[in-house]
Amino acid sequence: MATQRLTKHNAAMVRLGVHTAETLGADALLLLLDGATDWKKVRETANSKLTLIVAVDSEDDLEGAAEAGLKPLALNKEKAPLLERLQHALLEAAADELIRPNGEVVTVYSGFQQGRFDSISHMQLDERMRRLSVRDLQRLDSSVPLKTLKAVVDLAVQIGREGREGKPVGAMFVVGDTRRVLEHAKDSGADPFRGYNKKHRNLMDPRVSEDAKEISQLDGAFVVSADGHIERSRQMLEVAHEDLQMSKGLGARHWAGAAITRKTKAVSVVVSQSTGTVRLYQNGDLVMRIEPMDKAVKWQEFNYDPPPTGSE
Ligand SMILES: Nc1ncnc2c1ncn2[C@@H]1O[C@H](COP(=O)(O)OP(=O)(O)OP(=O)(O)O)[C@@H](O)[C@H]1O
Repeated sequence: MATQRLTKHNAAMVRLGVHTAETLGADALLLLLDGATDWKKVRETANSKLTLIVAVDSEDDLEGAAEAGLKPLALNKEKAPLLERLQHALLEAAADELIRPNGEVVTVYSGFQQGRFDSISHMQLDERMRRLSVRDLQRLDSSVPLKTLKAVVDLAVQIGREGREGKPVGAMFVVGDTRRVLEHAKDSGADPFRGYNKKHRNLMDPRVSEDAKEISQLDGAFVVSADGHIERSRQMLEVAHEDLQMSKGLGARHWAGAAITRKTKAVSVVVSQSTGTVRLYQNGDLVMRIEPMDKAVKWQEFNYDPPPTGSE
């Protein structure tokens, strides 16, 4: 388990962060840490009514944080560059409604040296940012558990935002009512997930979702069970869709994604390759649309190079 000590220096940076957030009227203070720490001591050090969000890479490192009155966030982004971790933390915080989509947040983090807070940023989230909230998903009233839907939508949003190897990538996930969905599906090529143990097909596992991102470059849809397992990948759906109302400009992937939800009780989550937009369909209708997130947070003013290491 990784740790980050709450040294005198780190504690002073936390207090500075609190002071900055209170002075500027920010929604919350976000601490981006490199591991677990003494969560109770963090709360005492901050000594403030502010919402205190603590973000680390692994769920295990967050033990005791909620009990200490902090808002824990697991990023599952080990080894990702700092900016990506920061951005992800903000998006997750907005998704959990800890900060408003157009809110302000002060972040304290280690920009230069692991384990040592050295940077404080005051960030304003763009009002165009519209992150899926759990309430949005609850409105869908689907037989698919919320936890699964959230995992699939998170993955879809990441695919739409990140693409693969510098290129935009599209994808489709058909979630729930697997048996009936498979009646309308055919392999479009060798399925890399076929034959894998169930444990290695669970989309809640970050390693599995990384594999899914790779496979999304190939043709076809993922068929996902209601409990979040990839049952098949690379599936071409064969469904008639004459009576569907669709926006102009959407092609075969979106048509098929919508049509399968008319024939079955599944929810489909479709990422457009051309725009990165994620659409959710249910009963043949578009029920939710999520724009790519990276347009939402402004990072342009935030580019910097760390100082050179060495003694010169
Ligand atoms: N019936 C289908 N079942 C599963 N996947 C499909 C189906 N039809 C198309 N696709 C996938 O969608 C890809 C893109 O198709 P197309 O460009 O027509 O879709 P689109 O809806 O315009 O989506 P995008 O915005 O991503 O381009 C195909 O290469 C294929 O991988």
